[in-house]
Amino acid sequence: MLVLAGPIGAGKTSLTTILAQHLQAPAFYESVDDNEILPLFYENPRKYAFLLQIYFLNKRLASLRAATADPLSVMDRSIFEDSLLFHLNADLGRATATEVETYDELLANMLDQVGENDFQKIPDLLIYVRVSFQTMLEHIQRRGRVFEQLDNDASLYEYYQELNQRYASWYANYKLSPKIQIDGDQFDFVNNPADQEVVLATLDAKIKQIMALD
Ligand SMILES: Nc1ncnc2c1ncn2[C@@H]1O[C@H](COP(=O)(O)OP(=O)(O)OP(=O)(O)O)[C@@H](O)[C@H]1O
Ligand SMILES: Nc1nc(=O)c2ncn([C@H]3C[C@H](O)[C@@H](CO)O3)c2[nH]1
Repeated sequence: MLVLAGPIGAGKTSLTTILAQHLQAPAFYESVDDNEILPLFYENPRKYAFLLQIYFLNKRLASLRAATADPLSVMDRSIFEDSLLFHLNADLGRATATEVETYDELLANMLDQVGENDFQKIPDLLIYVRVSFQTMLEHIQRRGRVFEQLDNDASLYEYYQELNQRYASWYANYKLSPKIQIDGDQFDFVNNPADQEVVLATLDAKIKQIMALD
């Protein structure tokens, strides 16, 4: 299982599609457009942070189960980042200590109880799409999801900034599986075919390398 990681707007969904097509492998996406809680969360984070998190956890477990069937499955975001996002929200006062404890214990319990045959908990490769804060903002604006726009809510500026910083240290400390960083500032793998080719060649080489280690 190949898992794409990175902050909001980094390019995970785009690269998931490109890589899955390239590998002729199944892609698994986050529930965004059909997610009724997400707009409510952006409108009132204190009220909906915990519910949103439980929603994502539930969807994530279902995706992981489905993705386990194919070793080359490509997943848009990891279960570890859900937790990173929730802890950021908790630190901003959008979840109570009891909600944090409940979420952390539920996640740990669920992962503990999973047998090897149920689903794969740890990716074979984590692909981190790094973007500068400026690029992150440009991507979010270009994509244009209404509830994510700074024009509607200026406090999102600091939320995105803090998230981008936390991601950098999270990735630096990530040791659960092989990992690779793709620079989303340097490579426009969405619009520039030459950049896309470089990124896919880099990923092909890394995938080959980890498969040889098996
Ligand atoms: N490397 C890139 N260069 C230029 N534009 C990009 C790049 N990657 C993504 N984009 C554009 O940025 C926007 C956000 O990309 P995408 O939806 O793939 O991000 P994401 O990481 O999946 O975000 P989220 O965490 O919110 O799901 C899209 O409009 C996409 O076309
Ligand atoms: N609070 C919170 N916790 C999560 O686990 C989580 N996962 C995704 N998201 C938000 C970010 C994008 O707006 C949008 C698409 O990634 O959904 C989350 N928000």
